[in-house]
Amino acid sequence: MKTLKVALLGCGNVGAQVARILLEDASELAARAGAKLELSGIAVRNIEAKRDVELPRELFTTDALALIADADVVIELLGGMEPAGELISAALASGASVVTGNKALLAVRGAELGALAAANGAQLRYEAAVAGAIPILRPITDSLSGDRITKVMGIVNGTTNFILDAMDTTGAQFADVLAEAQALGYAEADPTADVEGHDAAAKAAILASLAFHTDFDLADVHCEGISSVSAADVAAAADAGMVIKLLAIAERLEAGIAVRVHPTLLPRKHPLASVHGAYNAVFVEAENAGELMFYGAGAGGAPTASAIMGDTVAIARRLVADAPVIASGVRGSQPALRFDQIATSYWISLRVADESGVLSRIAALFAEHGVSIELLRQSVVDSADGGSALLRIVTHKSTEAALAATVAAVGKLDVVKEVTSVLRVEGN
Ligand SMILES: NC(=O)C1=CN([C@@H]2O[C@H](COP(=O)(O)OP(=O)(O)OC[C@H]3O[C@@H](n4cnc5c(N)ncnc54)[C@H](O)[C@@H]3O)[C@@H](O)[C@H]2O)C=CC1
Ligand SMILES: N[C@@H](CC=O)C(=O)O
Ligand code: NA
Repeated sequence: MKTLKVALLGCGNVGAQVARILLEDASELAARAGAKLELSGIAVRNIEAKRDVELPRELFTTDALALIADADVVIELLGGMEPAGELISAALASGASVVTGNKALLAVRGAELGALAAANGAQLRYEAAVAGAIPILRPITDSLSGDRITKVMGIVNGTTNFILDAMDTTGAQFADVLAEAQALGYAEADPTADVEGHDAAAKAAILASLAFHTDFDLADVHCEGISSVSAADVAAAADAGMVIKLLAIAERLEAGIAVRVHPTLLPRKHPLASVHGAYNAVFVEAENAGELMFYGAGAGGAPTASAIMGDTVAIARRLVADAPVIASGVRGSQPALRFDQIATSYWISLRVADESGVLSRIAALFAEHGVSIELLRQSVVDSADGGSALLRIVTHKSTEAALAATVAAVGKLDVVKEVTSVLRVEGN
């Protein structure tokens, strides 16, 4: 199997997670990519700095250019305009492919770097740059390439959503919440980029460029941040059944494409209103597909690293002739569980005789089968039926096998008139 040398530039929140995944999941990644992805080195400013992940010291170097010269794939996670721009250019010019999450750079120099990649037969991929872990750029460029997109609208900045959400739900102060977002690794090195909307504007420019097949840059985006949103605004919105979200909107109007970022009032019933914390969500409207919504973690080290790794594997697949066409593995490489091995939580409704001792007999049968009860409620007494009680039981997680045996045993009790329903519960 071919080996591809992967050079990592930067070992901060995202870079450290990318290094961890490359080392921990090496064999799985090789199987998916059709090539070994060898982490050839990590360019940092200070080799001795303390990092989130323990990594072999010999991987670190301060010579980014030397690392790039020897690489097939370069992952840029330094952030900022320079030296990121210069290093990405050097990589592409040498024919190496590049993965980056650097929306600030791409929103200004994306077209130029894309052209440089094309001229050198290199790939430039940047799924992580917009909405972190959420696959949004590839759906727009690949899955929807046979449709005509009319509007893209979303929450694309985790830090500001985290702040606005905390102000809305807990009445927290702006400054305290910002510090928390920084500590959690969501904020940019200079959080002004988040708070003033510049980060969302960069993402809006990238989204608009891909959705509307035209190069838009930061200067084309009207941008207002959330620094002027007060606690009183948030409270007044809540009073009116609304919530304030920082939205990035790119839409096709009769005269052209409008791209904007600003705090926006949304009715609470709108799906974007229920996007909490650092989560992101992007609505896409296309002429034939209609409305689509993409939701997930928009920021954070590991989620963003997921998108970086997806792009790295995609690059590798195109670089090696014998790459697997489909990402799935060999049948049998993972056990396929039988249904009775699955554990879930259940909701069981029973019609029982309304007499003393019934509940304890039923509860004892559940205990005997190792199915633990989370909630037991006697909801209605039906006197027309010779005195029936309707019982609703919600269980903790147990296996299908244990549940089936429990329900069968309970159904045989003389005091149980009917097992009226057994439903499985998710998301509780
Ligand atoms: N953190 C997140 O949630 C997300 C980040 N991104 C993007 O990913 C990139 C990296 O973000 P983070 O890891 O959060 O930033 P970070 O600030 O945690 O890490 C960047 C690292 O690069 C190092 N660095 C900067 N200049 C350098 C140089 N010249 N030579 C060597 N090392 C240098 C810094 O010391 C730092 O350790 C940025 O472009 C950011 O916009 C994208 C999506 C989400
Ligand atoms: N600072 C950004 C990180 C991801 O792009 C954010 O808060 O969304
Ligand atoms: Na993404």
